[in-house]
Amino acid sequence: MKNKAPVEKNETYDVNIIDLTYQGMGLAKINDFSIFIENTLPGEEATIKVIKVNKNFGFGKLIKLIKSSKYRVESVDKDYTRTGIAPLQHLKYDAQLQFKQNQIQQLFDKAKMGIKVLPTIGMETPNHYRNKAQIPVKKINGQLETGFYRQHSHDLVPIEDFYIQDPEIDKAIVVVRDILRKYHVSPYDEVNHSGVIRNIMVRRGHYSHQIMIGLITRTKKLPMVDMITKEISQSLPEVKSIMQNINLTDGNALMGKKTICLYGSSHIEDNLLGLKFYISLTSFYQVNPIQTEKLYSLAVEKANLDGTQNVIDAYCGIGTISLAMAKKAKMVYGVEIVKEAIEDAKINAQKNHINNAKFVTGKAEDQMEKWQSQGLKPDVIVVDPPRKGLASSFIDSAAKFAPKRIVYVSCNPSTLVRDARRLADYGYEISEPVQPVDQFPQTVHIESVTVFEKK
Ligand SMILES: C[S@@+](CC[C@H](N)C(=O)[O-])C[C@H]1O[C@@H](n2cnc3c(N)ncnc32)[C@H](O)[C@@H]1O
Repeated sequence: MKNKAPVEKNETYDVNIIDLTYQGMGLAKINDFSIFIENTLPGEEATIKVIKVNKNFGFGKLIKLIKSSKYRVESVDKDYTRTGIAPLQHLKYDAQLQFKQNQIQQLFDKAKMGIKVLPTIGMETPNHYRNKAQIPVKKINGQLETGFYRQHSHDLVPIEDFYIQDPEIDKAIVVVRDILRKYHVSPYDEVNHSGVIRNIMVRRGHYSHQIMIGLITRTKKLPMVDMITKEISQSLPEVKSIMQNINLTDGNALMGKKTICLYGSSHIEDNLLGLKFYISLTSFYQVNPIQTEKLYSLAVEKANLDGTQNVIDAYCGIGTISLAMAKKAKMVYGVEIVKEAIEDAKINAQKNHINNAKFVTGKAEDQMEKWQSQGLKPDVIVVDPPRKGLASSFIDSAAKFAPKRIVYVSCNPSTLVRDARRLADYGYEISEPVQPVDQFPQTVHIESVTVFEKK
């Protein structure tokens, strides 16, 4: 017989919050039934209203705090951003760092792997850090608006200060928004698949201050394109590049396949760890430049290079980690799935006069087999995969190479732990404590560096 949930929609309860989930929601139990509530913290007592009931758990909405946590930030004036781009904004920064360390520790403990996780390396000023914005555009009250989508929805909340982005990026978005309004460019309507402009992307070099504007359109043509690009470049002197990406699809994919340069160069430049990087619109580039330098320095240190080793940098993007390692390696081999990123990586090697790095476009899991058949013998493999982690075929090939070390830069602790277990099957053990680095303050995202050695 189907068990009935002990709560019903629209009921109110006074509850104790006992935990904070990896998604940043407070957890309360009512007769052993889990209820997840946004904007609540462990140790708090709250009056909540049940808003959704599933078979095994439900969701509640905070009505009133009866007792507040000492870790709650009371004086945040932009509470609305918490519902979209800064979901941990109500938690003190020190507690955010602890939360991230605990998340990884708990996952390793659950897997009974006996691994220690170190305190998270944080930022001195944990806001206004993002060097890139991808801003949805929508018509609201007859007007083109820019803002953020409220969590788990496509409700656009208009906003000008995004709190976690470089303030110069925020200013650029407002300028571009006003120019698009002036020339009556219609915002994309996802229901009818009509309108022109879907998203505005802005990237700004942390050191170079060069700005790239990306206009993502549903249509091949952007009306009044010459007037628009002229006005953007005149209003924003830091703009070195205006790109149009055409996304004809009616799905949620952010970018389409075709990108056109409308103004200036098709790249901007920035620096990391004293190296120059060329960055194109569609290439991955870490969003928190201050923390990225700490992260990459750590990855280089953990690779333990003395100039005699061959290194594979899988999932290499525009070659940032590869080139940082090349200074201390015999040879670095990078592989990446995005063709434009590999083109950037090759230019980046030249720009930095680095001759001991080779880059190839492809799936990391496929390229590993090709390198094997070519007789490559890596001493160290560095991996920095997307959130889904390593393909199991990648792990099989990596183990066949039998490198001394694998340095794993992870943006998702769940897949890190899964992959650590698979690597353990091949005799790779985590040889030192896992080091989290906070790349994404005010959010629940967690980055870390882990070293595996062959026993
Ligand atoms: C987290 S990013 C890391 C990039 C780079 N290491 C950096 O820090 O800038 C992951 C990269 O993996 C690439 N990627 C995703 N799936 C891949 C695959 N199967 N094979 C190779 N690269 C892949 C993405 O395009 C992205 O550039």
